Amino acid sequence: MFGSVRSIIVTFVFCCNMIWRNCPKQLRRYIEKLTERLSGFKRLSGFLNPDIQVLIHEYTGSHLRRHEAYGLVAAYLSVKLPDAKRLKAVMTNENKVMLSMEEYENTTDMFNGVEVKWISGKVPSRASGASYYPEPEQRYYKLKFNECYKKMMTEDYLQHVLKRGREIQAANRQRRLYTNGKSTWTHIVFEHPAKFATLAMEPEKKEEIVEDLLTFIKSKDYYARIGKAWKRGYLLYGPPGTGKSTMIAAMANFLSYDVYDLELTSVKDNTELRKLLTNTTAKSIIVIEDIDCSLDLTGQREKKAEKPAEEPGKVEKKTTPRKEKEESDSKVTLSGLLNFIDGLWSACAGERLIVFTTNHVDKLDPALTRRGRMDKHIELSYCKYEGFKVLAKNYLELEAHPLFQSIEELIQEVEISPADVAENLMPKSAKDGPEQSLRNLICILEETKNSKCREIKDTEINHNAAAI
Ligand SMILES: Nc1ncnc2c1ncn2[C@@H]1O[C@H](COP(=O)(O)OP(=O)(O)OP(=O)(O)O)[C@@H](O)[C@H]1O
Ligand SMILES: [Mg+2]
Repeated sequence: MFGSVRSIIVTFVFCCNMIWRNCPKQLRRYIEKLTERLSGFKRLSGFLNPDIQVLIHEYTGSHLRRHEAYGLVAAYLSVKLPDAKRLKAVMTNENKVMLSMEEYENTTDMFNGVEVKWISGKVPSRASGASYYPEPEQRYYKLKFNECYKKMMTEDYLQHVLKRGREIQAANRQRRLYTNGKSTWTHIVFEHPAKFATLAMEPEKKEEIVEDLLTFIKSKDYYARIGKAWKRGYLLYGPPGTGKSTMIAAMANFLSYDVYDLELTSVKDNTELRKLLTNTTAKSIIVIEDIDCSLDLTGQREKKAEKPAEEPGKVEKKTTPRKEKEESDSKVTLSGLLNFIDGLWSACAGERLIVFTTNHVDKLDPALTRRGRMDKHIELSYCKYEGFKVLAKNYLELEAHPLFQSIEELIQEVEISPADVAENLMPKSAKDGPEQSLRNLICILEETKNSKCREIKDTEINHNAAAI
């Protein structure tokens, strides 16, 4: 008799389950909502619709590679811990604190009106059959949801978690400055304070660049649709000390990208160049500074004697040590570099910027500067009044001063780089106030103007003498 009662119950449950599975989704949701109100019925609903569990382990495979999804889930949950009582806190970049759940703690999340549960857990360390070393303990996150939402949760919700987790991770992550050593990258923490707001240049030009960057980062689908790799090339050119390197730092800070400072003179050949470039991560800026000086990319080394003599009267910065570098054995060629930028890079997922800088744009090979290769050419030029005002605000916290007028008149007549303006605005002694700094600048501007006048007069005299 007991056996027949049991088989009736089993048949009943089986039939209920079949009916439940085959009834329309809308009706199921309606019943679900109803069941939430009636907690007793909820149990029955749970009985009919068992929970599904998805485990996301910290490591994958036999080589114990860290599973990216685990980190992304941790980042996602760090801002979704309404129910968890036992939390762990770790320091991230910029003194932020990231929270996570302690082991065997749980929390809930809502997606499209459906509640899911996240539980953190740990598989203890255990002896491994094949290996001498025991398998280390393995943490995991367990996602639990009702079976009827399986499709929505495994497809839409998990995608949403990974995407949001990646965004949170990017915001918390310390950015890195990579430099190339012996065919590999080494990195340090990138903490340059440059911002677009503190960059001295015409406001319209600055806005245009910011707009361009914003359009680029939002254009993933567009690039995919037109079949182009998601990358953008910038060529920054202008005299020394006009802010090319500072702008790269401002770009990296604005986009929260890593910076790869590629020193071409230390790259042995095209193969090594490819290896280095394929080893860059998404969301990065690859920088090749002073491309005209570091290498003659047509295959022959640039001769120092070919460098144009500095124009007298110009306030120019001394050449950087990079430009004074001894010749190296590098066999990187222009075609090697361009082939990579145009071709292979398409295979590397994620967005990348490549930035070239030069002091002499006219000396570059046309193959490098033609439109379509370097998408945007940005000229950084001598400091004008608008630029001076930005620097005065940064360095002296001054937005207006009676001496500004003289500076406005003088700065129109001379060629002075923002670096030199900035240098003169810095207080020279502890007693110097902002006014003294402005006077220092006026002095330099007048000196530069006078030497330029003398120079023009001398050339006129020489010209007249030659004519006579
Ligand atoms: N446009 C600018 N706005 C704000 N600061 C600037 C600007 N240009 C230069 N500076 C200041 O001058 C210093 C040198 O500038 P930077 O190294 O960016 O010049 P550069 O154009 O890269 O020069 P080079 O051609 O010699 O590499 C920076 O540290 C910064 O403080
Ligand atoms: Mg520079």
